[in-house]
Amino acid sequence: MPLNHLIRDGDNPDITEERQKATFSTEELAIEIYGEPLAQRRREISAEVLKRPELLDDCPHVFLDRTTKVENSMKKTVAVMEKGSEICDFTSREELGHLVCEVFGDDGFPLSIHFVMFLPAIQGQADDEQAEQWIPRAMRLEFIGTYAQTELGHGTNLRALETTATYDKRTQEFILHTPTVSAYKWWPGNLGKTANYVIANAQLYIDGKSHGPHNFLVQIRDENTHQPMPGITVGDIGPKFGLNTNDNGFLRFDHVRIPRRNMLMRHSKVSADGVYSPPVHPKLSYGAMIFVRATMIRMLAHVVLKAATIAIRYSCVRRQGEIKTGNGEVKILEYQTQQHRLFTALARGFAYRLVGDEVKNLYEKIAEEVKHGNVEQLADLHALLSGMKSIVSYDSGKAIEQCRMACGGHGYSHASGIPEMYAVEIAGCTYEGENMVMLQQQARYLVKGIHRLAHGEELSTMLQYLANTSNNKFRIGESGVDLENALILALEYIARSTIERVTARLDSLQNKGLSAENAWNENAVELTRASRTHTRLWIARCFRDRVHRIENHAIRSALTDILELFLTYEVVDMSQYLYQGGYANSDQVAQVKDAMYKLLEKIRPNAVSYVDAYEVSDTELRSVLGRRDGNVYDNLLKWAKSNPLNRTEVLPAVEKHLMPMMLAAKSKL
Ligand SMILES: CCCCCCCCCC/C=C\CCCCCCCCCC(=O)SCCNC(=O)CCNC(=O)[C@H](O)C(C)(C)COP(=O)(O)OP(=O)(O)OC[C@H]1O[C@@H](n2cnc3c(N)ncnc32)[C@H](O)[C@@H]1OP(=O)(O)O
Ligand SMILES: Cc1cc2nc3c(=O)[nH]c(=O)nc-3n(C[C@H](O)[C@H](O)[C@H](O)COP(=O)(O)OP(=O)(O)OC[C@H]3O[C@@H](n4cnc5c(N)ncnc54)[C@H](O)[C@@H]3O)c2cc1C
Repeated sequence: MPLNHLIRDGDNPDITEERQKATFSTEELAIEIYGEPLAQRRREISAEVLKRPELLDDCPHVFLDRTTKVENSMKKTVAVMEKGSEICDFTSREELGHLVCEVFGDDGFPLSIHFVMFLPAIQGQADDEQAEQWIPRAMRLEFIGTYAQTELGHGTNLRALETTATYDKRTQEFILHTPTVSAYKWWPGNLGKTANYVIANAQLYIDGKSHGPHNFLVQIRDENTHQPMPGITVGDIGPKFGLNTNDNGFLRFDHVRIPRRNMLMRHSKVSADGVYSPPVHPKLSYGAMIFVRATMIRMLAHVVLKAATIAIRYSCVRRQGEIKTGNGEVKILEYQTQQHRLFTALARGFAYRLVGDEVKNLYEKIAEEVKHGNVEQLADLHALLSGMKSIVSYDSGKAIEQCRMACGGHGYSHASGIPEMYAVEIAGCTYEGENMVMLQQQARYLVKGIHRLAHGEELSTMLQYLANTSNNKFRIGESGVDLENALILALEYIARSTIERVTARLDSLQNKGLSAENAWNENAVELTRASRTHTRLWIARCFRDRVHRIENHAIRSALTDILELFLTYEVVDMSQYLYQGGYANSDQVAQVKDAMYKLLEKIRPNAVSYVDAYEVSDTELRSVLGRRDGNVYDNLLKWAKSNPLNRTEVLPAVEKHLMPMMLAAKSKL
């Protein structure tokens, strides 16, 4: 009885052979990842989608122009909303999220910002009466909302946003206004053509005094005609690197009046007579960003695991070159370089996915406390998420790009599905806070940690390793120290020494008279490095703890291989830091590399089963190379033939332009 539940007739024998080698049950690993009963529900949802043509694409969407893509996604949205409750439980974010992934892939769900930012912003920042007024209507989709914060001139520096919301005591209204071109709202997803309401982030003015950015609910399109409301100019910002089914938009307010109660008032309030009550924490109006930063980790991991699924399956059906002359062409996955590229991507995907669950749980716990006015842990959460969104978006992007290159020429084709995945994923380096900026947000917290330690103050759990100065020698290979522990301690050393070094430099420059701001900017690159090392340590520890909690022995053992590969790769990648301060020597680093290469060999027989267990359906994958059945070549040919350019043998454009040129050239002979 094969352990891999995906073995079926008609599959490419090269991929069936892979599935027969599995040392664990893919079904049990799927349950470990998704939990019961979600693992089963996901399969049922995938099977139901296949039975409903209105939820499926008529042709690969990369062949479509932008207007048709947008129309298709809107049509499918209606089908999901009308029939989706027959397929999945709409109250389950996981089930609905899975249905959305099946139907839309990565590129464009017209309600994504409605669900991912608009609703969470109301849930976290509206008072009870406002929530009662807005949430049921938004959930029923009587209107569609988005989150309009970024402006043409400013996205990062929120304190400099120019849109104003001026309170008029006489009418008890706010007047929303866009004073300059650079104050146009720019980028919000689904703003261009879809949304009728926005949560607009604007500088609050009362009696000429500014109180900083606050959030306001503003209607921008009529609920019946969808025409822009008076005073509103709105449109789509044009094609982008990716996410082209999404209508990211621009928006201008021309003295638009909204009722006083349209300011979100759970945390900050303005009374009818214009008295302002500040929030318990000045950054509570940034809550929707915190939510997305927490949620996006799993979304980004999902894209890495999809790319790894494609590249690993393809590498088992693609044969090219011989390892031993005369023994025949091998599957390209036999090459160590291929394994190194792909299994490290796989390991990052699993690490980020499982750690993403922990981040989500931590977020939910702290968000609940914040909702009740307890902001004690907000700084810890903000620092952690700032680092996590940066590391996971960037390192996932690198992993996806490796998966694409590992597919050779076919990886560059949209038939692989990977170019679009990369384009969507890599946007995560920019949205929700540009990575360099967010790494520096976390660095502030780390530097403060070193200062607190110097003053004998208590450190948060996340930073306690900074006090472990006795960890000053690499313990790999020592008796009583297993590989995992030695590697985690090495990562602790890397993070601690990097943070200590940059803090010492900052302090010394300031002691020499440099201003704090200038000293900071002179160390900004090193500060981002410190932040990276800290976050990579946090991920490693959290991944290890998650794997250690697994009760099923075979699954724990399978994920231990992935964990150890992840740890060895991280240590090798940052090994230059180990030499500083004499923590390790080159022989010890070579030992880590050897361990890593052994792990590649160990993982090799299970490679297809790991990605099978992540269970992304062919519908969602939208990849000819990554097909579950491994029948790649016939389907590549079919895919190319279905390309609209091949509808006619001779293109009208060739007849019109090239043929006359060639005929004219001949007539000159
Ligand atoms: C039923 C539901 C079904 C759902 C199904 C849905 C399925 C969906 C599938 C969808 C598929 C695909 C979707 C694709 C999704 C794409 C989503 C894209 C969304 C993108 C949205 C956006 O980008 S919104 C805009 C985001 N903008 C930013 O992030 C701006 C970045 N800038 C900032 O955050 C800040 O300005 C700053 C942090 C950089 C600086 O702020 P500021 O100048 O105000 O502060 P200081 O630097 O002076 O810091 C002062 C102190 O404040 C601390 N601080 C800062 N921010 C915070 C915070 N947020 N929380 C807590 N504390 C904070 C800072 O640390 C300083 O502290 P001290 O050092 O102690 O002084
Ligand atoms: C796909 C996508 C979807 C988006 N969706 C939304 C949305 O729904 N709603 C919304 O409101 N916004 C949205 N945005 C906007 C997004 O949040 C911003 O683009 C992002 O926050 C970066 O801000 P910026 O564009 O102003 O970049 P800039 O701040 O101009 O960054 C440019 C460069 O300057 C550097 N830089 C800037 N400030 C500093 C600093 N203090 N220190 C060091 N370096 C600095 C950056 O590191 C970067 O290298 C979206 C963007 C994208 C790409």
